[in-house]
Amino acid sequence: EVANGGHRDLPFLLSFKAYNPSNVTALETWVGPDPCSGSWLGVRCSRGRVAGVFLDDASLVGSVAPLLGLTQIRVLAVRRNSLSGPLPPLDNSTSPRLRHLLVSHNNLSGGLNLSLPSLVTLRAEQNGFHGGLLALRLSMVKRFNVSSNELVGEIPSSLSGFPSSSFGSNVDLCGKPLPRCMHAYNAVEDGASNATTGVAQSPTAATNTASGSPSSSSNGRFSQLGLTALVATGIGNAVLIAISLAISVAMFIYMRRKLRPSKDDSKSSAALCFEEEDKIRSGEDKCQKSGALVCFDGGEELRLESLLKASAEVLGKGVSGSTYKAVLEDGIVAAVKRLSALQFPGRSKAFDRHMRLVGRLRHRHVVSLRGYCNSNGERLLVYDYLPNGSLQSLLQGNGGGGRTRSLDWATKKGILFGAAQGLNYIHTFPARPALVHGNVKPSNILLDERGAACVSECGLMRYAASIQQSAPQPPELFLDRATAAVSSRGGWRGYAAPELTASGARATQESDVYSCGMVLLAVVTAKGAADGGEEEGEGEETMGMVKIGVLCTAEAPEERPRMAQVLTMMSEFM
Ligand SMILES: Nc1ncnc2c1ncn2[C@@H]1O[C@H](COP(=O)(O)OP(=O)(O)OP(=O)(O)O)[C@@H](O)[C@H]1O
Repeated sequence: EVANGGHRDLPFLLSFKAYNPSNVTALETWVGPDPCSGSWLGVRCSRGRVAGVFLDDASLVGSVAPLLGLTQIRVLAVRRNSLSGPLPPLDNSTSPRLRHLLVSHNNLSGGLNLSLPSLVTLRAEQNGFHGGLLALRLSMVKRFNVSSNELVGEIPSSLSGFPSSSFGSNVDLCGKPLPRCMHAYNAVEDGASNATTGVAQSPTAATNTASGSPSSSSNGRFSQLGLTALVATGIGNAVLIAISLAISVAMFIYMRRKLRPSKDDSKSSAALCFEEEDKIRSGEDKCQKSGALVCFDGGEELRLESLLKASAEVLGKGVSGSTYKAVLEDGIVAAVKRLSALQFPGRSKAFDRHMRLVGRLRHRHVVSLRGYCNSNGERLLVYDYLPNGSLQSLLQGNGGGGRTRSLDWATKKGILFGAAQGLNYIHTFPARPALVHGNVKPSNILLDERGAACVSECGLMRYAASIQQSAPQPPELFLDRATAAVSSRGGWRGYAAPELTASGARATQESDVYSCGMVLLAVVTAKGAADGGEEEGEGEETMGMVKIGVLCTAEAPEERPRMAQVLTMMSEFM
């Protein structure tokens, strides 16, 4: 961590500090040559490098850019400050490890030019960002909010699965989930914003233009409404800043007392995630003894105490435990599975090893495990919360999240192909022994913000005391074409492979393929939106898919295809 006689991260931190007046309480502690000494408030380190800066509500001013020069940073949380200036363009070369960028409620401006495929959280609301969203490349982002900025143009389809509250109160954003773009035009390039062409106007702006309103500027960029909103936001911000400054001062006096590190004061729990990760890597296993939350990539901001304090809503109970939707501080939402003590008694090193392996799985079609806790008989697994329900709820006719989603043929294929890709990723993940899911069924196939299917709960059942594989489901799921295939092969067995009924039998990749085949048959033959009128080519494709399902559900495990082959066969219909 030391280069040319100094800590490598020191210049960036000091340059950030230099923007601020000397009386900013948090930064008063930023003295000495080693930011990882433990005495720098808000700085978290991993392996001797700065991995997180947590300075929410710290009365900060100046540019945030120096902090984004920290090449090993994973979490930057500087919400509710008075930072200004633009965010520098970020990509994998500048910020390879950045997972959470939380800069909301500041005075930041300029364009959003972020190409970070591994970013999990972007909270940029309540700033002055302008330009379009087309320079955002965030393929893995799970938490996203750019509301209350000055953004314009069309919302890219990659982000259209987020709710309208993620985009609201901007100058001129349009397209799903906001109202449709009415009129395409070429935005005038804004040097600071990197705005791109091909953006469009909202219905409001289009009306102004059509009526020849004097407020409609020649390039159509800002509607009068937008300008009024800007002025109002400016005044509002000034009042808010004054109030928040007063509150921040009071809070910081309190926080300093509470958080100032001392020799006997164990470090703030926010630090746990980084520390625990270091211990895991170095082979120590102290996390069990300390009862801490073990955090994985993208879960760095999780804290056990906020998890325990979170408001929780039961999502459902299965044989392995109960799953809750937990709303943490700052509105972060997670799905927390509390494993049944009956089914998962005692501590098991093998279970811990497995969880750490599962914590490394990162794929568009696999639900990410962000952390877990295994202490004092309590086992909590923290997953990304997927708001659109499960395949099970779709098959039962409700779309999850209070929404209805039609099961047309394209949707069915998309879900099956996505789930198959997720399962193939699990099967081919470099691990010894190779990973097995062990409980592929519709309630373990969830739908993310964008409606993509994601496989959940990899390998959990293997560690359960006495759970029989998936309980049988109502046979009416299997209709018409597949009924014959299923019943002629020995009757209904739910989603589990026949060989698993033998006592002591263990799930294998072959039994996963069987379950995948059963899911495929269930989906293909489920009643859908297109019933009563098939789409072109659907009949042929349906038969093709049924054939794949029948191959996967071969009685003898060795006759079943590998997941990679299933994918190749399916891709013919995609
Ligand atoms: N990450 C998640 N995001 C949103 N909903 C979830 C998540 N994980 C599980 N759920 C939902 O919570 C409910 C309960 O899930 P849980 O996994 O506890 O039980 P199950 O899948 O029905 O049974 P099992 O114990 O066999 O896994 C299901 O409806 C599931 O769709």
